[in-house]
Amino acid sequence: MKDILKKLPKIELHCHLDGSVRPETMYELLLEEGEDMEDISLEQFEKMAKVVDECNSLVEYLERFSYPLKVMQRKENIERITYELLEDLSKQNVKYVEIRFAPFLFMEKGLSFDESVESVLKGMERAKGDFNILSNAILVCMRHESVEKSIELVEKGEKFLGKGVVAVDLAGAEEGFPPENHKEAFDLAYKKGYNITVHAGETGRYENITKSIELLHAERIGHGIAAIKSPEVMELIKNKNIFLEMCPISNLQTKAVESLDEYPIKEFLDNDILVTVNTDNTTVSNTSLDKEYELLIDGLGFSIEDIIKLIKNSIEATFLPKEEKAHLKRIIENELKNI
Ligand SMILES: O=c1[nH]cnc2c1ncn2[C@@H]1O[C@H](CO)[C@@H](O)[C@H]1O
Ligand SMILES: [Zn+2]
Repeated sequence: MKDILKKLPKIELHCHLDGSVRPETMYELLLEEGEDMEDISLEQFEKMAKVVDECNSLVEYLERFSYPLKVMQRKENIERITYELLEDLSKQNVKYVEIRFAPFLFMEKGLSFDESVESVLKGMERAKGDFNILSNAILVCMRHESVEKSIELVEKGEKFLGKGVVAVDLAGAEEGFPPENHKEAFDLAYKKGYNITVHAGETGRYENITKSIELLHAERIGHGIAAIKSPEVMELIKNKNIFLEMCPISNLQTKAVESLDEYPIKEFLDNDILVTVNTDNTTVSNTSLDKEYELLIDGLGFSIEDIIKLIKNSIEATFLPKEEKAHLKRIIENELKNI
């Protein structure tokens, strides 16, 4: 079974760049930055950078991002981190990935908005040549920031639209920061032709899913697990053909669900909801698409056919233009024939 999983052609749609930095690269770059790491071995550091044991909430989970962000303030580091992530994904036969990041988080030591976006795009371009992996970027607005900041992101990001950037997202701690706070920015993004995905219903609030669809124009929802609590929200997701970007291991770590038995993925699929499965953060969550699929197979009784169905949903859910989506579909279907 593991061998088949390895061989499957895959698509990753929900992957944060800052949560997916190789630990050894982070360690090396932290030393370069003059961070006091003297008493910390690489092995110990890995445990600090990943969620390995105790994590009680999304807020605790998000604390892990302070390490990568320390080293993502230089152009060359951002490009390298992007390139390395794509190298790692290509080894798992990921054919296409949408990588998300919040440009403002890379601008604490003087980088401009353009420099931070361009560094990611450069890493993506180089990886495409070297590893034959396709990718696009999603720009992330942070919920705790002001709507003005989100508007600035939408305006400044516009020149990259269709040139490596395909969409905007809203992420960060959900509690206390409702989606409507950012409505003006997402109205603008919609008008400018961005695709839109929003983290919602990750920590219990199903009304945030409705608001993200109706007020923020979301076509995809990050996580969305709280939908299970409301038949109306399930109906809305289904009727509007909204794709869910589910991330099982992350959801267990943030205690979005108490145990795998409570994970509503089967119910969603049985209700014809368009589910995709993703990693969220390969390093912070210490995961990979193979591990996510394995969990569904071992823990929830999924078959390889079920996994292939998820991958096919991911093809449809990509924010690729029509022709490129058709091209990706051909690549995936060709490989599936030989499995
Ligand atoms: O699962 C998640 N839910 C909400 N926010 C997240 C999650 N994973 C990462 N980030 C947030 O998104 C920022 C940009 O990539 C990260 O810095 C982190 O704060
Ligand atoms: Zn996320």
